[in-house]
Amino acid sequence: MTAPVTVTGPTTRSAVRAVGLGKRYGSRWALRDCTFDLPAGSVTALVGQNGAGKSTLLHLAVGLTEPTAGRVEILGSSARRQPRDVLPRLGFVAQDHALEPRFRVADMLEVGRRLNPRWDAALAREHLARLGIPLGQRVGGLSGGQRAQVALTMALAKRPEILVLDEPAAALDPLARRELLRMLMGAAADTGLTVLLSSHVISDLERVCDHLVILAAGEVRLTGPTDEVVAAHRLLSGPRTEPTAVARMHHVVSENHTDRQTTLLVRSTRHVYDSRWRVDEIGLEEIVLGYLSQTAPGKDVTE
Ligand SMILES: Nc1ncnc2c1ncn2[C@@H]1O[C@H](COP(=O)(O)OP(=O)(O)OP(=O)(O)O)[C@@H](O)[C@H]1O
Repeated sequence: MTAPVTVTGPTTRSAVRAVGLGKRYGSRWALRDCTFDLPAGSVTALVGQNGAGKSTLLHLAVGLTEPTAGRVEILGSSARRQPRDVLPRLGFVAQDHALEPRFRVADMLEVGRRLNPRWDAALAREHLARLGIPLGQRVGGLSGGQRAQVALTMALAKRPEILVLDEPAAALDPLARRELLRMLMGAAADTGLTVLLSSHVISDLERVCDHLVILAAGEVRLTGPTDEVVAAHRLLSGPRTEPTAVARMHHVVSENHTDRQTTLLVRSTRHVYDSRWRVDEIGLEEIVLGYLSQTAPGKDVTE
């Protein structure tokens, strides 16, 4: 097995820590040897293709499933072994939102109030009023995006210290998505809320997330603060060639070839002495796509 790349180590109090975490279904590993550390107050994007293991990782983190190997802690405790320490401080929104369709929105809020000692009823009502979601409406009669908003509102009204969201933006229109991401960013800045969210919409994440975990085929391929990830990568463009010479000096993450040109995503900021190569900085979205398109994962560990 290959080692994932950690662009930097943890610097502050840990909010989510996974060590050698793995989950096997039958003979197949959905997630394997997953190790990372996310600081409190960070907003982390968990990205990966369909089936990469994102939901599996989030379900392990919030204690919905038992790991086959390793461990994961939220705010220093296991959600599975010490639920009383973790669950009151944790908000989780699953991909399917898990709302009761026969209940009215107001009934859902009442359930939230009874289950959560720190429930913020005013926040929930204001948030839903701003979105134009009527409290008297049955959940089953709401659109997919509105149901997602109700589920998010309930998670926020718990006043959690950490919010774990599985594809929160998937059902939302572009405006609602932007509003949601702004709100999460604001909450992280104002209250120190830690957010861990999975998403396919990488372009949105660049503006919002300060940490990144890239999963591919059940393994962590890259993890670290987004600014350090961006600073550690370059795009090299040059004549059509096999990148053997460049690869000796620069870690090649992914390569693309046309008839005349070769383009390399490299994890390196070293000088390129061969003047035929042009060196450009590269944005987070292109870096993520480079890792996701890798046929074989990177081999070094950059501390
Ligand atoms: N309960 C289960 N039983 C068997 N296999 C499972 C189970 N849950 C997930 N898997 C398998 O584990 C792998 C990872 O699934 P997971 O749902 O974590 O991926 P994902 O990255 O969240 O995908 P998506 O983006 O499509 O939601 C997949 O191959 C999936 O088929």
